Amino acid sequence: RSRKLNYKLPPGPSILTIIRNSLELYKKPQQTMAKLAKVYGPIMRFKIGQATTIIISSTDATKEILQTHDTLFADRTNPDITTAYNHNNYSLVFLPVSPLWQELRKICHGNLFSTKTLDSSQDLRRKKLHELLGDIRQSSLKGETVDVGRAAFMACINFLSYTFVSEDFVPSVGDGEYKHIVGTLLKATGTPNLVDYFPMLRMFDPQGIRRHTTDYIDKLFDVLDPLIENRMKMRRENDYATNNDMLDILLEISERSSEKIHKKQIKHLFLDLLVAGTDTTAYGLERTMSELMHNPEAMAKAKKELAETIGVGKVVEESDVARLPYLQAVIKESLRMHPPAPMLLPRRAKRDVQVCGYTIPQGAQVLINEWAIGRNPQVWDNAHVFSPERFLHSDIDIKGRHFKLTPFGSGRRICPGSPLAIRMLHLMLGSLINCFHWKLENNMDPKDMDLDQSLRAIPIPLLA
Ligand code: HEM
Repeated sequence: RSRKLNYKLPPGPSILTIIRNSLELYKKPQQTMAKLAKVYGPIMRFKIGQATTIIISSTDATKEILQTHDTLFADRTNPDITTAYNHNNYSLVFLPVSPLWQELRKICHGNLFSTKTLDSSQDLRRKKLHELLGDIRQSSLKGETVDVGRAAFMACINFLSYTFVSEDFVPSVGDGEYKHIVGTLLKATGTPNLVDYFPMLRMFDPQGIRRHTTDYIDKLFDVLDPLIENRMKMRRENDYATNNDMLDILLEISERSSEKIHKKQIKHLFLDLLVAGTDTTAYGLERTMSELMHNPEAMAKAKKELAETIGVGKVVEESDVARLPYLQAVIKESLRMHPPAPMLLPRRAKRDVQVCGYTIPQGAQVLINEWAIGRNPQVWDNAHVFSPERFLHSDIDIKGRHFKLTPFGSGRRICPGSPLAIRMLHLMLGSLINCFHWKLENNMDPKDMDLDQSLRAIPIPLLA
C-alpha cells in the first residue's frame, strides 16, 4: 500500500492542454502555471518530449525542496544555451555541485559579497548613484519623461560594473548596445528551446539560440578581456594601489593560488554576475516605483520616513538603511508581489525524491512558482493588496528562511548577490523618492496604471 503511495507521480496537464495554453504559457508563464495549478494542484507535472518539469506552488513543498531535500535538488538543469562558449563548464549559475562550484560560492560569500567588501566598495556605488540622480535632475529641468525601467537598468549596469571593475562598461560598448547584449542573453536564457525538449535536434540548433548567444557572449568578452589583461599588467607594477573592487579581489586570490580561480573563470564569473544581477535588480526597482505611484498612501509614508530620518532632498547612504524600516517593508512587499525571478532558477532532482506524498522523478526539472505563492490568498491576507505594513511587525525576511517569501531562493543555491542587490534597491529607491516628486506621463491617474507595463514618469526635484 505504502509502496503504491510512494510511486504516485504528480498530476499534470495533458500535452493537448499544454498546446492549447502554449501562447499564454510563453507570454505569462508564472500566471498561466498558477491558473493551471488551481486545476492540477500545487505540485504539477509537465511532460514535453524527453523533459519532465515539476512546477511547485505550495510553501510546504517549497520547504521540502529547498530545505529538507536541499542536497538532492542542489543541481540545476543545464539548458542547451549554457553550452555556448563552454559556459556550462565554468558557470557559477549552472555548474552542478562540484569543487569548482564550491570554490566560486566560497569566493562570493567570503570575499565578493561579504559585508566587509561591500562596505569598502560603497564609495563606488555612491558615485554612480549621484550620476543617476544627476541624469534625472537634467530630465526634470527639461520637464522630460523618464523611462524608469531603462534608467534603472542603466544604473544597475553601472553599479555592478563599478563594483566589479571600477569602470563603466557602457562607454566601451555603447549605451544602447550593452542593454541589447544583456537583454538578448537574458531573453535567450528565458526562451523555450526545442533542443531542451528534443535533444536529438541539438546539432541543428533550429531556433539559432546557441548561435546568437555565442555571438553576444563574444561581444561581452571583447570588453572584459582587455580590462582583465590591463589590470593584471598594472598589478605587476610596484606602485600599484588597489581599487577595492571585485577584480582586484579575484586577481589577488588567483595570484595566491591559481588553481582556485584563473583569468578565464573570472570572465565567466563576471558574465554570470552581470546577467543574473542587472535585469533582476532593475525590474525590482521599476516595479517598486510603480507600486508606490499606484499607492499614494504608501508613497507618502515612505517619503515621510525619509524626510524625518535623513532630511528631504538628501541622497540615501547605505548606512541609513537600517533606520528606514518602512522603506525595507516596501521592498519586501514589492518582491512578494513582483518577484524578479518569478519561477526562481531551475533545480534538478538527483534521484527519485518524495515530496509531500508525490515522487519527483530523477532528472526532473523543478521550478518553484514564487509569483503564485506570493499571490496566494491562503498564504497571505489580502494577497492582492500592496501593503508594506504587513512586514512592519513581522519577523519574515528574504534570507531564504521563510518559505512563503523566497525571492532570492534558499539553501545551498540561494542567490549569492542578494546582499548587493538589497543595497542597490534601497539606495536607488530611497534616493529617487526622497530627491524627486514623481507624476505619471500625460497626467495619467495612478489608479489607471497597468502595473505590468513599463513605468514612464516625470520627476520634479525636491530641494534639500
Ligand atoms: C533583486 C535582485 C535579484 C533577485 C530577485 C535574484 C534572485 C535569484 C534567484 C531566485 C536565484 C536562484 C536561487 C535558488 O536556486 O535557490 C539566484 C541565483 C543567483 N543570483 Fe541572484 N538575484 C538578484 C540579484 C543578483 C545579483 C545583484 C547578483 C550578482 C551580482 C546575482 C547573482 C546570482 C548568481 C551568481 C546566482 C546563481 C547561484 C548558484 O547557482 O549557485 N543575483 N538569484
